[in-house]
Amino acid sequence: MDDAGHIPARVSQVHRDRLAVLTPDGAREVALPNGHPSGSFAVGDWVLISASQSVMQRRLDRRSLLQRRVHSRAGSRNIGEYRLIGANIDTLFITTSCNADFNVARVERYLTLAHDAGVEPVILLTKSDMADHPETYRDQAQALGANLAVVLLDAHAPDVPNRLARWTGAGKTVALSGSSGVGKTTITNALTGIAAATQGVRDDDRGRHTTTARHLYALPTGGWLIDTPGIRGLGVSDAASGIDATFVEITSLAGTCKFRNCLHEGEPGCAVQAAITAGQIDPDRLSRWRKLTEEDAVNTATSGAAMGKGYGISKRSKTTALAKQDKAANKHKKR
Ligand SMILES: Nc1nc2c(ncn2[C@@H]2O[C@H](COP(=O)(O)OP(=O)(O)OP(=O)(O)O)[C@@H](O)[C@H]2O)c(=O)[nH]1
Ligand SMILES: [Zn+2]
Repeated sequence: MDDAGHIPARVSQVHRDRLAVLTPDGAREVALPNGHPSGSFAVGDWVLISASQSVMQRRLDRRSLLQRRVHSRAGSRNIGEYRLIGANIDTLFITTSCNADFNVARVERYLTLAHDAGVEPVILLTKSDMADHPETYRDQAQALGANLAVVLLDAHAPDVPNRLARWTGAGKTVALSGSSGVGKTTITNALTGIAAATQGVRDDDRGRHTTTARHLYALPTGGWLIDTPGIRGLGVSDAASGIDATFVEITSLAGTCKFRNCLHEGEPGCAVQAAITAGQIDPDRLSRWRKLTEEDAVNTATSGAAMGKGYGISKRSKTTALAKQDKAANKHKKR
């Protein structure tokens, strides 16, 4: 296609029939040509728009895509469809606070989501100023990965932009995730320098500001921020590689168990159980790994390959294509 005269723009909000985009000249709204459902676009997508700046021409290839599966029941069938969280993201800020919101199993689900999409996870622990012993939260988070970045924050403190500068530099995109009330809006305000109450935020029944829509902001640093509404019930599906990366101390050992299909449940020669006995692996991590792995297997089976995970980038179709190539190559050899 001839892209001459078209202007790159970044999707800041997805509406039912149009996209809000940011261009070098400022914010615009562009129409979608027929045959482009808005559900196939994610906040953070790069698109080309017409020189008149009123119509979307085409979406550029994605570097990464964060998505989650939402379940609904249709009769006896468990239907899963993918919700796009954001595209072209470098870092996922997993936000939780130093209080009852903190839950390692939930953090592990977010880690799986990030690893599965090839996005670097960073754990932000807010409300450090309200906790008697914030370090205990940091230590529990750090135990989830030696190389994992964990940041203790008072989201109201003036040093927030500096503390997060490593991930918000020019050209970098971060997505902010976490439950409702953990401080996402407060962090967004700190990073953008604007009160987000004016955009993408409304008051809920109790008069609190609640993030209602995904929104992309251009930061004064030259980076980008995607704010996501609180996600409830983050299910995993087709995320085996994300789980492997999240529980690397377990999955890296699995290959050394005596039996290839070892379930690490007490089989002889199990390297994982040996590491637990030696105090090198936390048995709770093994239980949570097992739970996520089982859930992933069930959901992956019910979703089937055709449900369309990876709109735009499909791991599965890539793998299938490679497998087919291999088969073809082997056939060729035999002849
Ligand atoms: N003391 C303290 N209060 C905080 C901190 N972070 C957030 N808060 C307060 O916690 C409440 C919720 O913060 P928000 O930033 O609105 O949370 P949110 O994650 O955007 O919530 P949703 O919009 O519902 O998704 C507000 O009253 C904030 O002022 C923090 O680090 N320390
Ligand atoms: Zn084993």
